[in-house]
Amino acid sequence: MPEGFYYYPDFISQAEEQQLMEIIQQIELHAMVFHQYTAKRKVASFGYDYNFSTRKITKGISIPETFNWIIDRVSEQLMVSRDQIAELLVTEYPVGSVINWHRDAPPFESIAGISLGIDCIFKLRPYEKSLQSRKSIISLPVRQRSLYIMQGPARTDWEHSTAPITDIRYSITFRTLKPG
Ligand SMILES: O=C(O)CCC(=O)C(=O)O
Ligand SMILES: [Fe+2]
Repeated sequence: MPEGFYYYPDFISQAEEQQLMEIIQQIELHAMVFHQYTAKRKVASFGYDYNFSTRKITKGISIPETFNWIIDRVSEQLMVSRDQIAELLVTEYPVGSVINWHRDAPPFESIAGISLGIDCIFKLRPYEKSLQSRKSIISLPVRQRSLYIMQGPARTDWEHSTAPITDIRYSITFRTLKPG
């Protein structure tokens, strides 16, 4: 496992997973649009939002208070105060969809992700092209109700992606901001 990657199976209970799914049902998700292309996944971003065109973050819609309890739990695990969770991103992955290889946007520091609905294969590989090979890919199952954290090298020296899924999956991504 890359340094700075942490994984916690059963981070939330089944009842809490259900509760989060119900909160998500109340939220309006929209297609993720990049420069020229629309991804299959749908998202809703709260708090600070990264704009891929301007490469800057802006303060968007406040994080709904219904997420307070889970923010408390995640911030405790990250050992930060709850108001350091600058962004909460809800993502819906339809059957067969993925997130392609990427590193999260530069203004963010720590990344934490909760998986809902179905297990998925999370993949990591070195960011540096010369270090990439078939053998350098690490594939790990991230179970529904689990939490993963990416900090330090796992965040900066590695990129990540997810494998196609056989049923709808939701993830909630929590991000802190780099100082300054
Ligand atoms: O679905 C996931 O857990 C991965 C999400 C992700 O990598 C991202 O939104 O940057
Ligand atoms: Fe990511």
